[in-house]
Amino acid sequence: GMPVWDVDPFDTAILSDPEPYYAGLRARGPVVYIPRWSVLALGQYETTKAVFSDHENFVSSRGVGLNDFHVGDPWRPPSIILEVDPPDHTRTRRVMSRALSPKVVRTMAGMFAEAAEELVDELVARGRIEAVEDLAERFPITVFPRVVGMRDVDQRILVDYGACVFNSMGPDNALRRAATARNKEIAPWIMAACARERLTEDGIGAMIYADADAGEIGQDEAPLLVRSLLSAGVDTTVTGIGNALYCFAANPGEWDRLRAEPKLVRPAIEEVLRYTSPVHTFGRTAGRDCEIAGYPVEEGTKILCVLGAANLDPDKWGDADTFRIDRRPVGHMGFGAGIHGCVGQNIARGEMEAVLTALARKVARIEFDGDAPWRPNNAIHALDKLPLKLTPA
Ligand code: HEM
Ligand SMILES: O=C(O)c1ccc(C2CC2)cc1
Repeated sequence: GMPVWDVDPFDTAILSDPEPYYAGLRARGPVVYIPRWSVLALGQYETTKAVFSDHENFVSSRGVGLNDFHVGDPWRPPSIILEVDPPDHTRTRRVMSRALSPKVVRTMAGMFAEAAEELVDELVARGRIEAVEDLAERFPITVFPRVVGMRDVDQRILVDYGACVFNSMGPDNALRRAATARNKEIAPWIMAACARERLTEDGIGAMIYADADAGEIGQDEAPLLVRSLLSAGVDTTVTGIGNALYCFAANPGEWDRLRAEPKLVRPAIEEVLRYTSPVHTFGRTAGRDCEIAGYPVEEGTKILCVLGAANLDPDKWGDADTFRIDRRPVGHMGFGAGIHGCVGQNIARGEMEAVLTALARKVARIEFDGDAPWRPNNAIHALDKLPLKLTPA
């Protein structure tokens, strides 16, 4: 029968240091039953990618966390892009893809570069920084509200809301309960911030409302799509930037390599995403009786797609535990896969490229300057603190 593992993937010790759990999951087989939360867990690259991309058998409309929307009440009105299946998904995805297209994102490159240059100059002058707050959080909350076109921004709420969204993807543990409580305070501000009158005419928020005017989506759907931008567009890039700095502090030879060959910044970003999986675990629900790797799976079964484990699978990557910026990890699961694959990936790449390019020109060495603990979260793999010493070039 199917392997069974009496482990809690959302235990804070495992969330802070997941690699041994990832290895244990891959070693037990392509699909493992975890009684603690009555879920199936996938850690091997091939199976994880296959299931995460198979929206016919494994649906998102019953939630991408561990609560089944057909059972309990969702913690918030479900996302009309992330937590829906075709055909509902098709329209909202088309609107979001247009607002976040490479063409639109290219218009932001100048603003990203300028903001990165200014921030990096300030931090290099300071020399010793706490890079989560001073850089990883600060850069996205400087540029993303402008991208969306937000008139007035409560920056703390913007960063905290992401933690709520991602902890709510987990099982009913302490992290999710704390997030749900915090979300009750935050949600009113977030929903108000998505209203048309709160948005400038030149941001991507306004593009979404223009598509509603054009009848592409309903007028009531536009604020929910803007909410998706705020839910997915801040905490993820904060994590991507923080994780990049961590990778380079831990691999100084790769930092020297990037400074010598700045064109490697794009493959370097993909390797950071593969190596650290900012979004480490996401769920699906079997929409009908089906099978995974030859095992029968009943309709309604919750499935954990452990992207972090798939991105470190040696059967796929060979020397998976080595951080190598020239690897070019095509097919990594950092942005998901299939029809729900990250629609904001061009913005994510643009932000990370601007920060890493400015740093590579101005900083000769990035060194740890104290402990860098990971912050337990049910779906995000991010640092809690990252004290760094920056040596000017
Ligand atoms: C390093 C940064 C990021 C990472 C690691 C990331 C990761 C992901 C992943 C894994 C998914 C797939 C979820 C699923 O299939 O259930 C996804 C979807 C999504 N992402 Fe990103 N993301 C990032 C940045 C962004 C940004 C900046 C935005 C908005 C500007 C964004 C908006 C979205 C949206 C709206 C979806 C849902 C797409 C759909 O369901 O069709 N993400 N992202
Ligand atoms: O539509 C949303 O609210 C949404 C929330 C979180 C994500 C994660 C995967 C990046 C994506 C979309």
